[in-house]
Amino acid sequence: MCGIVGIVAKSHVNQSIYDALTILQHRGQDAAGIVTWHNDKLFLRKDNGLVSDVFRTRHMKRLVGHIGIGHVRYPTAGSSSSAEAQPFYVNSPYGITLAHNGNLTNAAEVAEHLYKEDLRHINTTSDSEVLLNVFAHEMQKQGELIPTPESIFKAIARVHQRIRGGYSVVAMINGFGLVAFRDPNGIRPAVFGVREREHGKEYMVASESVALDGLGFKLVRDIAPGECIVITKEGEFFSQQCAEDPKLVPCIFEHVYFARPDSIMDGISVYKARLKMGEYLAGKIMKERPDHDIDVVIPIPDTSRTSALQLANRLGVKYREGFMKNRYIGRTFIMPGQQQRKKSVKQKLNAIALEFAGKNVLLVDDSIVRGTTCNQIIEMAREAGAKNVYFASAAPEVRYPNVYGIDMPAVEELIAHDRTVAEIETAIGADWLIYQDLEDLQRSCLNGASTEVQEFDCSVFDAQYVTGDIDEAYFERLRVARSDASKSSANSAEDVAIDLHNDQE
Ligand SMILES: O=P(O)(O)OC[C@H]1O[C@H](OP(=O)(O)OP(=O)(O)O)[C@H](O)[C@@H]1O
Ligand SMILES: NC(=O)CC[C@H](N)C(=O)O
Ligand SMILES: [Mg+2]
Repeated sequence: MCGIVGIVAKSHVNQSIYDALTILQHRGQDAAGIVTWHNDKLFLRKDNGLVSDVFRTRHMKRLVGHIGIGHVRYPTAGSSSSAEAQPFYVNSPYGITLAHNGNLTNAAEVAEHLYKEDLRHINTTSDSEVLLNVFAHEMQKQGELIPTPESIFKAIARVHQRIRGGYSVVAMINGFGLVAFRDPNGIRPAVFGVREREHGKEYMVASESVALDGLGFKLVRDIAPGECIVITKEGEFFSQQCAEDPKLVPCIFEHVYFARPDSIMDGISVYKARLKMGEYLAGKIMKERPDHDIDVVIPIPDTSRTSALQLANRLGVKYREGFMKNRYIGRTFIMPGQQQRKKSVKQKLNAIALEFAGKNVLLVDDSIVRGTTCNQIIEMAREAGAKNVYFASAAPEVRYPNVYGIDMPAVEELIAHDRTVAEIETAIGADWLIYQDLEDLQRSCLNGASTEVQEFDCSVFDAQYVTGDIDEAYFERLRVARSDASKSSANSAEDVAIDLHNDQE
């Protein structure tokens, strides 16, 4: 679930893009990159690591220009090699760079077509490089020496026809300006905003509105599904619907886990949605366990805090921060390997024994995916002296792979796969376990929000894949390519992919 940003300003954008990427760091911890444009030249710096590690002062000084794009990466395709860090660059036509959040479901077929029909070579295993080359090829076909908004819209209409999956994209065309677009189902998020400056209006596109807030940009609106927006380097704004049959079906997992609570997505406040998740979950507990003996509600930091607090309020039970989080350890779920994820839970969270000793505790998490967190946390709660450990998940059972930009590729890795709730309860070692109902999760997000959303992509819960192209054969390919076991061998690809056009010093 990468983070993307693009800015067209009246002064140098390097620091603003850096700041925006640090705000979006929760969306990707593996790699980061920025490209800027100045005087007919592009300046790129990208590498593996957190934003604060990738950009040193010397890089920042070289990233000159009033327009640029940036990316933080959480790999969902290809390898974790630095050669697959984004933005990607292609020199023809014009010189285009691109940053992508999401995952293409037909990347393999499109890559083959690009090679055989369009005579384009893809050098990495990243689906984002495929996406960039489709865009570049379709721009080339417009045959204009200087691109225009019209030629870009036509090219994006072709991009929508050729690729499938989830994608929010920001691209920069050398000498022209910024282009941003969202997939025809609006699965992945993207917003834009403006900031008034002495010399005129400045524009920013980002994955989440929280990045706009942090930089003093005012949220204008979400990019619509299938829509493309173009901002020239002079600051002229154009937009057009480029998809044939657009429909808004955003990913519900953004509200469960990915997005920051202070973001507004498609008109929905993530914070309010999470509060509601806590309320609905409390309702279910009161219905199913009216005689519960919960002494204290304890969240599993960070993401579940908001819903756990409201759940405790509704139950009328004490809310306590029983786990302290080491603020220097990142999010464990988005780490690339199971070994690392497992090790990080204990490094990251520590129990305060007095909140557990002799008590019946209800632990609340936003979701249970592989079960890495809850398994260890329940053990820690028992070691800290809890009498009974109950567990509540603010999201329903995650039973199916995600194919649109969340790295949940192999069903065997999901703890709820092929298990009943009672079996999961035993597998994680809880005294009882309760999950949110899917209808209640959807209601939590829609409740009272002024939004055009009528349905969500809930595929990890219900196996309904909105792009209509997902079958058993696709799952099998995904499993072979992306399961934890295959990923460790794929990463040896680091040695073979050429890291093109990168300021590595
Ligand atoms: O069942 P699992 O495979 O462990 O995945 C689910 C857990 O991972 C996430 O936490 P994470 O540490 O990534 O981030 P957070 O600090 O934002 O909660 C999520 O909030 C759950 O706690
Ligand atoms: N999480 C994402 O959005 C990933 C983008 C892209 N598929 C990559 O792996 O780099
Ligand atoms: Mg968590």
